[in-house]
Amino acid sequence: MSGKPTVFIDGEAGTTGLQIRARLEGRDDLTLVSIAPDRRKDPEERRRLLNEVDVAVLCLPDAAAIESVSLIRNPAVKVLDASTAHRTAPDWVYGFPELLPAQRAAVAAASRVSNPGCYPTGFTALVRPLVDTGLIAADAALTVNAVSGFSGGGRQMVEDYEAASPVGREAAYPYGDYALTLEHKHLPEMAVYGGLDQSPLFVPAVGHFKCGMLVHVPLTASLLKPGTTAADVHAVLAARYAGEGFVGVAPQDGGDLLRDGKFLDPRALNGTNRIELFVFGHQSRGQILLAARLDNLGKGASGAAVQNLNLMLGLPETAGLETPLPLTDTIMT
Ligand SMILES: NC(=O)C1=CN([C@@H]2O[C@H](COP(=O)(O)OP(=O)(O)OC[C@H]3O[C@@H](n4cnc5c(N)ncnc54)[C@H](OP(=O)(O)O)[C@@H]3O)[C@@H](O)[C@H]2O)C=CC1
Ligand SMILES: CC(=O)N[C@@H](CCC(=O)OP(=O)(O)O)C(=O)O
Repeated sequence: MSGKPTVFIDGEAGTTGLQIRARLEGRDDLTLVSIAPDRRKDPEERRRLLNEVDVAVLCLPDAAAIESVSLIRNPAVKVLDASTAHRTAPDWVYGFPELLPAQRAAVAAASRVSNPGCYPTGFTALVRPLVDTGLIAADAALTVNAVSGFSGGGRQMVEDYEAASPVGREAAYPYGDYALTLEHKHLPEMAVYGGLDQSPLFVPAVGHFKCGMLVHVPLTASLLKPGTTAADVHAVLAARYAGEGFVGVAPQDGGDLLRDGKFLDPRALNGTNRIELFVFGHQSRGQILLAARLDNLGKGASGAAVQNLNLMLGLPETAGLETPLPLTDTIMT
């Protein structure tokens, strides 16, 4: 690579693409290559740009992401795909540098990196260290309950929710569960990178706020190695993520990270690339609740993409991520 590395975001006008752009604009260690707005779906123009940059970042629906990869003929082009299309493909590296001890180096060396899903980021961060240390068995039948801001549904859902006024939005779109067929596109990566033999039972929900996410994994005693306490679980997570700038393990039972000492606010990390992990417990019943908090468009999408891009380009991992994006109403409400 000579000179500044070049980056093209295919899908830069979408929800995830726009935020990656916002995080890269103004950086002087790389050059962003843009497509003319009226040609953004023109395969020939996309082919030209996809083949001339150092890294192509795909922020597209799955089918379009697969098409983009097929358009790339230049073997020097690296690809970072934010879609679900390649997350469990064997020849792609999963872009969660903190998840496993060797993952950061694998991302840095890869030419094909898949950016993790927002819900799986929370789930795997909580569960994988516990499976690796034997506190949860690989064949455990886990449950995940989660809530996302409506930006998780992409441009269409954002437009639907924002057509209602902030006051009317809550009435038009009350909090609601979905994926009630118990199928969801994130199940394969949850199982594979959670280190599990089977998919968890996953019940996601959408709130009437734009960004922010909570992912909950309740653990009854039967799901844990006998005698495991909340303190044991907390110690494993704290040890695994010690020294990680973007992954924080909250004090046991939440400490002052709970609003008013009792509420876990899904929006608290909005605009950042951080994820916080929580362990709550009831000792005599042996019950534990794991929770992860992140910005679904931050560590759940565009923040993680910028972190992976930095690694793929050999740039400082935190570049462009040191300060939160401004908390305008487009991010918070
Ligand atoms: N939103 C989130 O929280 C997260 C999203 N992702 C993933 O990122 C990807 C993008 O999602 P998101 O940003 O939310 O989706 P959006 O719908 O907001 O954006 C997708 C963009 O791709 C454009 N597009 C669609 N088809 C083509 C095509 N054939 N060629 C060029 N551009 C095309 C769309 O244009 P138009 O709108 O005009 O059709 C739109 O601008 C998805 O795969 C999603 O799974 C990943 C993590 C989290
Ligand atoms: C609220 C909502 O609809 N969320 C989306 C997930 C967000 C997303 O697009 O997921 P990826 O991270 O895999 O791209 C969904 O459940 O399908």
